[in-house]
Amino acid sequence: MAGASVKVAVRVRPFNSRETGRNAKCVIQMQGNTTCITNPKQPKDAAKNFSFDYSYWSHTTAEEPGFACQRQVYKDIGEEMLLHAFEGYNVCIFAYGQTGGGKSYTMMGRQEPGQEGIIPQLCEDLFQRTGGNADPDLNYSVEVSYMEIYCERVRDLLNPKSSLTLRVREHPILGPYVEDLSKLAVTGFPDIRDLMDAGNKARTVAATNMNETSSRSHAVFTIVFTQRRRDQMTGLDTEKVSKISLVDLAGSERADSSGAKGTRLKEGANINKSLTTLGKVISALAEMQSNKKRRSDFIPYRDSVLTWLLKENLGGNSRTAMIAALSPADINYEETLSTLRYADRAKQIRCNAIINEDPNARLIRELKDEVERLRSLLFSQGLQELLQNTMNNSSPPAPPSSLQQLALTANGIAEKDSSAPSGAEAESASDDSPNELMDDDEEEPISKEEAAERLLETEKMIAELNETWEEKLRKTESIRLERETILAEMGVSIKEDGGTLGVFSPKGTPHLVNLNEDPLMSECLLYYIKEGFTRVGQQDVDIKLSGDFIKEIHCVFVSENTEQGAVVVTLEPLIGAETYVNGKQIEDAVVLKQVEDTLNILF
Ligand SMILES: Nc1ncnc2c1ncn2[C@@H]1O[C@H](COP(=O)(O)OP(=O)(O)OP(=O)(O)O)[C@@H](O)[C@H]1O
Repeated sequence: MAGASVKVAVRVRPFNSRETGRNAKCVIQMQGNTTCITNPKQPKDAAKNFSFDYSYWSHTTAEEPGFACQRQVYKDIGEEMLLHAFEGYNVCIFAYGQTGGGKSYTMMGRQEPGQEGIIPQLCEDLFQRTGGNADPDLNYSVEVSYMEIYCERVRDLLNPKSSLTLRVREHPILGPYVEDLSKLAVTGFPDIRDLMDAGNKARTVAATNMNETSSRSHAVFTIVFTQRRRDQMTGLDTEKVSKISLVDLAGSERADSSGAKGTRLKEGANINKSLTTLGKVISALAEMQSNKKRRSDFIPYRDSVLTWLLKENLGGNSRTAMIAALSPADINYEETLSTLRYADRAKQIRCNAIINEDPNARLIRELKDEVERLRSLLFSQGLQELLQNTMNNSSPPAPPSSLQQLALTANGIAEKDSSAPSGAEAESASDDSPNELMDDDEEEPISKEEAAERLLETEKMIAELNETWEEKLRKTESIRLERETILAEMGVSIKEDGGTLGVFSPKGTPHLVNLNEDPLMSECLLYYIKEGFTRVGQQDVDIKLSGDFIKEIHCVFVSENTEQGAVVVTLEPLIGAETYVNGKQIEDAVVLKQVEDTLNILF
């Protein structure tokens, strides 16, 4: 299936209670695959029409004719992509749209029956299909990673030990990748569901620690699905490997429309760096289709971490679908129109997907060649003493300190650029170095530090590729145990009620956590807090427990109330509005701190 277009769907959600409360008008209509938007300020003007592969009407209730439920969206898009994965193609589904548009609902959904999003449904379907395998010569394996890109930095959501930012690098053979991102082996749907939950919780905890909401980060859930077939005649294995990338993008609203100031504006700019670049990449790819002369090296993939990592999924070796999540409300008209235009451009992108047959065998071969090449490069420069301990490249490397030292120097150079995705650019940055080595196969000379670093990196990759399934499972289990220990040490537990994630501290440190994913759209900001007296505004409030040792504090408007033991602290919405605490207007960015301080007084 060469040159297939990106599948594009749009989906409109129901009004949220705030919109209902404000008598919002619906500006979206759908007929068949066509989506139509009316300008609420000029209702007499002709409505704008857009046609997509799918236009999903999820604005009303399931009983209404034409309503698109979670299952329907999965059946049309998720299942098709899963079948492509079985064929051996890389696949990608990404959700785009403004905060509160319904991206997470579409991708992850809720845990109630019938409310699960594409990701859990696809995972369940994957294991249902592989579970039915009766062919003794056919073997499936599934590995999962889950990362978050926040302000151009990558965080591993499955490995609690790697709290630091991971480096985005480029390998000459593998292309862009995230160094040390854990890839965990899973054997059934419950395993993958647990990892999904753990990752979502890590996302909430991390966002919380930064007084942030996860709507500001991009979440990338990746499944590496391998099908191995043994040929009885020859005793040889053949493999098909598919990478399934499921991406929940950060809210697409522009910084100015969210009224962000100060730190938040800066963060917004960084988040938007990935989104803006995604927009530029999509536009450039669309233009490349209409103007065949344009060269693909013109596409600015390298300008952001997101586009660099999703390079293959955007116009490369992948079957890709995009779902644009739309708000129905008149107040969001401008954002919704811009989302529709974005989606409209994405329709023009074509991807040249190929079946990934035996990529691992080929990769190992190519990586071993690369190791040989780098070794002879270093050898030719009289650096053989560095290489003495790295002769066996099929086992994890035990490098001599001098080689590691040299590599670390290169690392240090690259580290400065670690937030920039352009690993190759970073690697060629030391062209003038007196240490540079001339490499016959390379256009650019590389320094001995870089050669040493690349050698270690390549050997690590070979070791990973050679890991047995049992070794992978052991590693996964030890990371799971670490995850549990670390969470327990932090005193953070997770409460799930009807799919809402909560974080609370059983150890008793004052703990206030913003759990709300959607500061722009929803009714309130939700906090959890311990039992006891607290001062809210001018008033001491006794928080009583009802069986549990946490209570919810809803921050809604500027006044104070007590409702059956729960406290309603009153604040204007955090973003895009003036905020008052104790009658004093304060900047958005310090609101949480102020509230926290106020509430901490008696804890
Ligand atoms: N199709 C739908 N049906 C019912 N509820 C929906 C639908 N889409 C979204 N919602 C609800 O609307 C709210 C906002 O949706 P969601 O959190 O998915 O938005 P989002 O685009 O992911 O926002 P963010 O950028 O903050 O992640 C949630 O409460 C969600 O459950």
